Amino acid sequence: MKRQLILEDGTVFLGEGFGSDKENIGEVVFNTGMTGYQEILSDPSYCGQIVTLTYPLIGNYGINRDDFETISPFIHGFVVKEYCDYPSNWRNEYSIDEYFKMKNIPGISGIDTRKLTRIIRMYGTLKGAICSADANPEEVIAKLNKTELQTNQVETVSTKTAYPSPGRGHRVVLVDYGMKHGILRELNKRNCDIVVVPHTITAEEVLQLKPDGIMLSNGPGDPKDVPEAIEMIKGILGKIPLFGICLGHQLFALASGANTEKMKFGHRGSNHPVKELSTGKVDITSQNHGYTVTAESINHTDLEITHVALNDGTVEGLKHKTAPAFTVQYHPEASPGPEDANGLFDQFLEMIEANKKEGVL
Ligand SMILES: NC(=O)CC[C@H](N)C(=O)O
Repeated sequence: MKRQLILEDGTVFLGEGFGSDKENIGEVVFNTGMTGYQEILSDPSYCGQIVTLTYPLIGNYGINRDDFETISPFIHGFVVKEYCDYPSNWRNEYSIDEYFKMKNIPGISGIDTRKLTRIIRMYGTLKGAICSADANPEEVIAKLNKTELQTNQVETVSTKTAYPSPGRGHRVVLVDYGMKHGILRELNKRNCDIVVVPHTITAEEVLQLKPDGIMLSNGPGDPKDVPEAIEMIKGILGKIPLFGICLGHQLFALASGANTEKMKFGHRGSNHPVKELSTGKVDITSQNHGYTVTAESINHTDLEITHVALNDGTVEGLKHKTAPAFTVQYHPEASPGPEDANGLFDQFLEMIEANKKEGVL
Protein backbone atom coordinates (compact mmCIF):
# COMPACT_ATOMS: atom_id res chain seq x y z
CA MET A 1 0.00 0.00 0.00
CA LYS A 2 1.45 3.36 -1.05
CA ARG A 3 1.93 5.97 1.68
CA GLN A 4 3.46 9.42 2.00
CA LEU A 5 5.95 11.01 4.34
CA ILE A 6 5.36 14.77 4.33
CA LEU A 7 7.64 17.26 6.06
CA GLU A 8 6.76 20.73 7.34
CA ASP A 9 9.26 22.29 4.90
CA GLY A 10 7.07 21.01 2.04
CA THR A 11 9.08 17.92 1.04
CA VAL A 12 6.92 14.96 0.01
CA PHE A 13 8.26 11.39 -0.17
CA LEU A 14 6.21 8.56 -1.64
CA GLY A 15 6.80 5.05 -0.31
CA GLU A 16 5.26 1.71 0.66
CA GLY A 17 3.48 1.32 3.99
CA PHE A 18 4.15 -1.35 6.59
CA GLY A 19 2.69 -1.75 10.07
CA SER A 20 -0.41 0.24 10.97
CA ASP A 21 -2.13 2.39 8.32
CA LYS A 22 -2.83 5.09 10.87
CA GLU A 23 -1.79 8.69 10.17
CA ASN A 24 0.81 9.97 12.63
CA ILE A 25 2.58 13.25 13.18
CA GLY A 26 5.91 13.57 14.97
CA GLU A 27 9.32 15.21 15.13
CA VAL A 28 11.41 13.50 12.43
CA VAL A 29 14.86 12.46 13.69
CA PHE A 30 17.57 10.21 12.29
CA ASN A 31 19.55 7.42 13.94
CA THR A 32 22.81 6.25 12.37
CA GLY A 33 23.09 2.86 14.14
CA MET A 34 23.72 -0.05 11.79
CA THR A 35 21.95 -2.57 14.04
CA GLY A 36 19.61 -2.40 17.00
CA TYR A 37 16.38 -1.25 15.39
CA GLN A 38 14.31 -3.20 17.95
CA GLU A 39 15.93 -1.37 20.87
CA ILE A 40 15.48 1.94 19.01
CA LEU A 41 11.78 1.44 18.25
CA SER A 42 11.13 0.45 21.87
CA ASP A 43 13.22 3.19 23.57
CA PRO A 44 10.66 5.44 25.36
CA SER A 45 12.91 8.48 24.75
CA TYR A 46 11.55 8.45 21.17
CA CYS A 47 8.01 9.13 22.42
CA GLY A 48 6.29 11.35 19.85
CA GLN A 49 9.08 11.07 17.27
CA ILE A 50 9.23 9.55 13.79
CA VAL A 51 12.61 7.87 13.41
CA THR A 52 14.45 7.35 10.16
CA LEU A 53 17.31 4.90 10.09
CA THR A 54 20.27 5.72 7.88
CA TYR A 55 21.28 2.06 7.63
CA PRO A 56 19.57 0.97 4.39
CA LEU A 57 18.24 -2.52 5.20
CA ILE A 58 15.89 -2.81 8.18
CA GLY A 59 13.89 -5.77 9.49
CA ASN A 60 16.12 -8.64 8.36
CA TYR A 61 16.46 -10.22 11.81
CA GLY A 62 12.84 -9.52 12.83
CA ILE A 63 11.60 -8.72 16.31
CA ASN A 64 12.52 -11.06 19.15
CA ARG A 65 11.25 -11.59 22.67
CA ASP A 66 14.31 -10.37 24.53
CA ASP A 67 15.57 -7.08 23.11
CA PHE A 68 12.75 -4.71 24.07
CA GLU A 69 13.55 -1.57 26.04
CA THR A 70 9.95 -1.10 27.20
CA ILE A 71 6.75 -3.19 27.24
CA SER A 72 4.89 -1.07 24.70
CA PRO A 73 6.66 1.36 22.35
CA PHE A 74 5.85 5.08 22.14
CA ILE A 75 7.51 5.84 18.82
CA HIS A 76 5.26 7.61 16.26
CA GLY A 77 6.68 6.02 13.11
CA PHE A 78 9.58 4.35 11.36
CA VAL A 79 11.04 5.47 8.02
CA VAL A 80 13.35 3.08 6.18
CA LYS A 81 15.01 2.61 2.83
CA GLU A 82 14.54 -1.10 2.26
CA TYR A 83 12.21 -3.06 4.51
CA CYS A 84 12.64 -6.83 4.88
CA ASP A 85 9.35 -8.67 5.31
CA TYR A 86 10.92 -12.14 5.64
CA PRO A 87 13.19 -11.97 8.67
CA SER A 88 15.61 -14.79 9.25
CA ASN A 89 16.98 -15.29 12.73
CA TRP A 90 16.68 -18.04 15.35
CA ARG A 91 15.26 -15.52 17.84
CA ASN A 92 12.75 -14.01 15.41
CA GLU A 93 9.12 -13.89 16.66
CA TYR A 94 7.46 -11.28 14.40
CA SER A 95 8.28 -9.13 11.42
CA ILE A 96 8.29 -5.38 12.14
CA ASP A 97 5.12 -5.20 10.00
CA GLU A 98 3.28 -7.70 12.26
CA TYR A 99 4.60 -6.04 15.40
CA PHE A 100 3.69 -2.51 14.27
CA LYS A 101 0.18 -3.68 13.32
CA MET A 102 -0.24 -5.04 16.87
CA LYS A 103 1.03 -1.79 18.41
CA ASN A 104 -0.68 0.58 15.96
CA ILE A 105 2.53 2.20 14.70
CA PRO A 106 2.92 3.24 11.04
CA GLY A 107 6.05 2.53 9.00
CA ILE A 108 7.07 3.63 5.52
CA SER A 109 9.73 2.08 3.26
CA GLY A 110 11.29 2.88 -0.10
CA ILE A 111 12.33 6.32 1.17
CA ASP A 112 15.64 7.91 0.23
CA THR A 113 16.73 8.08 3.86
CA ARG A 114 20.06 9.64 2.91
CA LYS A 115 18.23 12.58 1.31
CA LEU A 116 15.87 12.81 4.29
CA THR A 117 18.82 12.85 6.70
CA ARG A 118 20.54 15.60 4.73
CA ILE A 119 17.35 17.69 4.93
CA ILE A 120 17.24 17.19 8.72
CA ARG A 121 20.94 18.09 9.02
CA MET A 122 20.38 21.31 7.05
CA TYR A 123 17.03 22.38 8.45
CA GLY A 124 17.28 20.81 11.92
CA THR A 125 14.77 18.26 13.18
CA LEU A 126 11.37 19.06 11.75
CA LYS A 127 7.77 17.98 12.00
CA GLY A 128 6.52 15.33 9.63
CA ALA A 129 3.50 13.13 8.94
CA ILE A 130 3.16 9.58 7.70
CA CYS A 131 -0.16 9.50 5.86
CA SER A 132 -2.07 7.75 3.07
CA ALA A 133 -1.07 8.20 -0.57
CA ASP A 134 -4.25 10.12 -1.37
CA ALA A 135 -3.87 12.71 1.39
CA ASN A 136 -3.53 16.21 -0.06
CA PRO A 137 0.05 17.39 0.68
CA GLU A 138 -0.96 21.04 1.01
CA GLU A 139 -3.56 20.20 3.62
CA VAL A 140 -1.10 17.98 5.51
CA ILE A 141 1.57 20.74 5.46
CA ALA A 142 -0.97 23.29 6.74
CA LYS A 143 -1.91 20.85 9.50
CA LEU A 144 1.77 20.27 10.38
CA ASN A 145 2.36 24.00 10.65
CA LYS A 146 -0.62 24.34 12.99
CA THR A 147 0.18 21.32 15.17
CA GLU A 148 2.11 21.84 18.38
CA LEU A 149 4.13 18.77 19.26
CA GLN A 150 3.42 17.05 22.55
CA THR A 151 5.20 18.44 25.62
CA ASN A 152 4.02 15.95 28.25
CA GLN A 153 5.93 12.92 26.99
CA VAL A 154 7.45 12.04 30.39
CA GLU A 155 3.96 11.86 31.91
CA THR A 156 2.91 9.59 29.01
CA VAL A 157 5.77 7.10 29.43
CA SER A 158 6.58 7.10 33.16
CA THR A 159 5.15 4.37 35.40
CA LYS A 160 2.00 5.44 37.25
CA THR A 161 2.89 3.64 40.49
CA ALA A 162 6.07 2.57 42.24
CA TYR A 163 7.13 -1.09 42.02
CA PRO A 164 10.04 -3.09 43.41
CA SER A 165 12.68 -5.13 41.63
CA PRO A 166 14.15 -6.77 44.72
CA GLY A 167 17.76 -7.72 45.30
CA ARG A 168 20.02 -8.21 48.31
CA GLY A 169 22.45 -5.41 47.51
CA HIS A 170 22.29 -1.63 47.75
CA ARG A 171 18.86 0.02 47.78
CA VAL A 172 18.53 2.15 44.64
CA VAL A 173 15.57 4.38 43.87
CA LEU A 174 15.28 4.43 40.09
CA VAL A 175 13.19 7.34 38.84
CA ASP A 176 11.36 6.36 35.66
CA TYR A 177 11.24 9.32 33.27
CA GLY A 178 10.90 6.85 30.38
CA MET A 179 13.36 4.28 31.59
CA LYS A 180 14.95 1.83 29.19
CA HIS A 181 14.95 -1.72 30.53
CA GLY A 182 18.72 -1.74 29.97
CA ILE A 183 19.20 0.43 33.07
CA LEU A 184 17.16 -1.96 35.18
CA ARG A 185 19.13 -4.91 33.73
CA GLU A 186 22.46 -3.31 34.70
CA LEU A 187 21.32 -2.60 38.27
CA ASN A 188 19.80 -6.10 38.59
CA LYS A 189 23.05 -7.64 37.37
CA ARG A 190 24.75 -5.87 40.27
CA ASN A 191 22.19 -7.28 42.70
CA CYS A 192 20.72 -3.88 43.64
CA ASP A 193 17.51 -3.71 45.64
CA ILE A 194 15.59 -1.46 43.28
CA VAL A 195 12.41 0.55 43.68
CA VAL A 196 11.22 2.03 40.38
CA VAL A 197 9.22 5.21 41.04
CA PRO A 198 7.11 7.60 38.94
CA HIS A 199 8.41 10.94 37.68
CA THR A 200 6.18 12.80 40.16
CA ILE A 201 7.98 11.47 43.26
CA THR A 202 8.99 14.19 45.73
CA ALA A 203 12.31 14.50 47.59
CA GLU A 204 10.59 13.56 50.89
CA GLU A 205 9.09 10.43 49.33
CA VAL A 206 12.48 9.42 47.95
CA LEU A 207 14.16 9.87 51.36
CA GLN A 208 11.37 7.89 53.10
CA LEU A 209 12.44 4.86 51.02
CA LYS A 210 15.86 5.05 52.78
CA PRO A 211 17.82 4.57 49.58
CA ASP A 212 21.58 4.06 49.36
CA GLY A 213 21.55 5.77 45.98
CA ILE A 214 19.27 7.31 43.37
CA MET A 215 19.30 6.83 39.60
CA LEU A 216 17.68 9.28 37.22
CA SER A 217 16.69 7.52 34.01
CA ASN A 218 16.65 8.59 30.39
CA GLY A 219 13.39 9.94 28.98
CA PRO A 220 11.71 11.84 26.15
CA GLY A 221 11.18 15.52 25.46
CA ASP A 222 12.55 18.78 26.81
CA PRO A 223 13.96 18.55 30.37
CA LYS A 224 12.40 21.95 31.12
CA ASP A 225 8.97 20.34 30.71
CA VAL A 226 9.53 18.31 33.90
CA PRO A 227 9.84 21.00 36.65
CA GLU A 228 8.67 18.60 39.39
CA ALA A 229 11.72 16.42 38.71
CA ILE A 230 14.06 19.41 38.97
CA GLU A 231 12.54 20.29 42.38
CA MET A 232 12.90 16.70 43.60
CA ILE A 233 16.59 16.62 42.59
CA LYS A 234 17.27 19.91 44.41
CA GLY A 235 15.77 18.32 47.54
CA ILE A 236 17.94 15.18 47.55
CA LEU A 237 21.21 16.55 46.14
CA GLY A 238 24.04 15.93 48.62
CA LYS A 239 21.87 13.62 50.75
CA ILE A 240 22.25 10.44 48.66
CA PRO A 241 24.66 9.41 45.89
CA LEU A 242 23.18 10.20 42.48
CA PHE A 243 23.77 8.85 38.98
CA GLY A 244 21.83 10.15 35.96
CA ILE A 245 21.60 9.14 32.33
CA CYS A 246 20.54 11.33 29.39
CA LEU A 247 17.31 13.12 30.46
CA GLY A 248 18.45 12.37 34.04
CA HIS A 249 21.72 14.17 33.26
CA GLN A 250 19.90 17.19 31.84
CA LEU A 251 17.54 17.37 34.85
CA PHE A 252 20.51 17.17 37.23
CA ALA A 253 22.17 20.06 35.36
CA LEU A 254 19.02 22.20 35.58
CA ALA A 255 18.59 21.39 39.29
CA SER A 256 22.20 22.51 39.86
CA GLY A 257 21.64 25.89 38.18
CA ALA A 258 23.02 25.10 34.70
CA ASN A 259 21.01 25.48 31.49
CA THR A 260 19.96 23.21 28.62
CA GLU A 261 19.24 23.98 24.97
CA LYS A 262 17.80 22.22 21.94
CA MET A 263 20.36 20.96 19.43
CA LYS A 264 19.91 21.40 15.71
CA PHE A 265 19.50 17.68 14.96
CA GLY A 266 20.86 15.93 18.07
CA HIS A 267 22.95 12.81 18.52
CA ARG A 268 21.33 9.48 17.71
CA GLY A 269 23.45 6.46 16.92
CA SER A 270 25.73 3.79 18.29
CA ASN A 271 29.23 5.08 17.58
CA HIS A 272 29.54 8.52 19.15
CA PRO A 273 33.04 9.09 20.54
CA VAL A 274 33.17 10.67 23.99
CA LYS A 275 36.33 11.78 25.80
CA GLU A 276 36.84 11.61 29.54
CA LEU A 277 38.72 14.81 30.35
CA SER A 278 40.60 13.53 33.42
CA THR A 279 42.21 10.56 31.61
CA GLY A 280 41.94 11.39 27.91
CA LYS A 281 40.25 7.99 27.44
CA VAL A 282 37.77 7.80 24.57
CA ASP A 283 34.67 5.61 24.74
CA ILE A 284 32.49 4.80 21.77
CA THR A 285 28.96 5.34 23.02
CA SER A 286 25.32 4.83 22.22
CA GLN A 287 23.36 8.09 22.12
CA ASN A 288 19.85 9.39 21.64
CA HIS A 289 19.27 12.99 22.56
CA GLY A 290 18.02 16.23 21.02
CA TYR A 291 18.85 18.55 23.93
CA THR A 292 22.20 19.31 25.54
CA VAL A 293 23.55 21.01 28.63
CA THR A 294 24.92 24.46 27.70
CA ALA A 295 28.69 24.37 28.41
CA GLU A 296 28.98 28.05 29.39
CA SER A 297 26.17 27.72 31.91
CA ILE A 298 28.34 25.35 34.00
CA ASN A 299 30.67 28.19 35.05
CA HIS A 300 28.19 29.61 37.53
CA THR A 301 27.46 26.28 39.23
CA ASP A 302 29.09 23.71 41.51
CA LEU A 303 29.38 21.35 38.57
CA GLU A 304 32.38 20.22 36.58
CA ILE A 305 32.41 18.92 33.00
CA THR A 306 33.87 15.39 33.02
CA HIS A 307 33.20 14.26 29.41
CA VAL A 308 32.85 15.93 26.01
CA ALA A 309 31.65 14.73 22.59
CA LEU A 310 34.50 14.49 20.12
CA ASN A 311 32.27 15.21 17.12
CA ASP A 312 31.01 18.61 18.24
CA GLY A 313 32.51 19.38 21.66
CA THR A 314 29.17 19.34 23.51
CA VAL A 315 28.89 18.38 27.20
CA GLU A 316 28.63 14.60 27.70
CA GLY A 317 29.30 14.18 31.42
CA LEU A 318 29.08 16.16 34.66
CA LYS A 319 29.96 15.74 38.29
CA HIS A 320 29.19 17.81 41.36
CA LYS A 321 32.20 19.42 43.02
CA THR A 322 31.16 18.50 46.56
CA ALA A 323 28.08 16.23 46.50
CA PRO A 324 28.33 12.53 45.49
CA ALA A 325 26.68 12.95 42.10
CA PHE A 326 27.63 12.36 38.47
CA THR A 327 25.72 12.05 35.21
CA VAL A 328 26.26 11.27 31.53
CA GLN A 329 24.47 12.34 28.38
CA TYR A 330 25.15 9.02 26.64
CA HIS A 331 23.96 5.48 27.36
CA PRO A 332 26.28 3.26 29.45
CA GLU A 333 23.53 0.60 29.39
CA ALA A 334 23.98 0.53 25.58
CA SER A 335 20.90 -1.32 24.18
CA PRO A 336 21.68 -0.92 21.41
CA GLY A 337 25.33 -0.24 20.96
CA PRO A 338 28.79 -0.53 22.47
CA GLU A 339 29.33 -1.34 26.14
CA ASP A 340 32.52 0.74 26.56
CA ALA A 341 30.92 2.90 29.26
CA ASN A 342 29.30 0.04 31.21
CA GLY A 343 31.74 0.53 34.10
CA LEU A 344 29.88 3.71 35.10
CA PHE A 345 27.33 1.49 36.88
CA ASP A 346 30.22 0.05 38.95
CA GLN A 347 31.43 3.59 39.67
CA PHE A 348 27.95 4.41 40.96
CA LEU A 349 28.06 1.44 43.34
CA GLU A 350 31.59 2.36 44.48
CA MET A 351 30.31 5.87 45.20
CA ILE A 352 27.46 4.36 47.26
CA GLU A 353 29.94 2.20 49.21
CA ALA A 354 32.30 5.13 49.86
CA ASN A 355 29.35 7.22 51.01
CA LYS A 356 28.19 4.47 53.41
CA LYS A 357 31.69 4.22 54.94
CA GLU A 358 31.84 7.96 55.42
CA GLY A 359 28.45 7.79 57.13
CA VAL A 360 29.79 5.24 59.65
CA LEU A 361 32.88 7.28 60.55
N1 LIG B 1 17.51 9.53 25.75
C1 LIG B 1 17.18 10.57 26.50
O1 LIG B 1 17.04 10.49 27.72
C2 LIG B 1 16.90 11.85 25.76
C3 LIG B 1 16.82 13.06 26.62
C4 LIG B 1 16.03 14.20 25.99
N2 LIG B 1 14.68 13.80 25.74
C5 LIG B 1 16.70 14.67 24.71
O2 LIG B 1 16.19 14.44 23.65
O3 LIG B 1 17.75 15.27 24.76
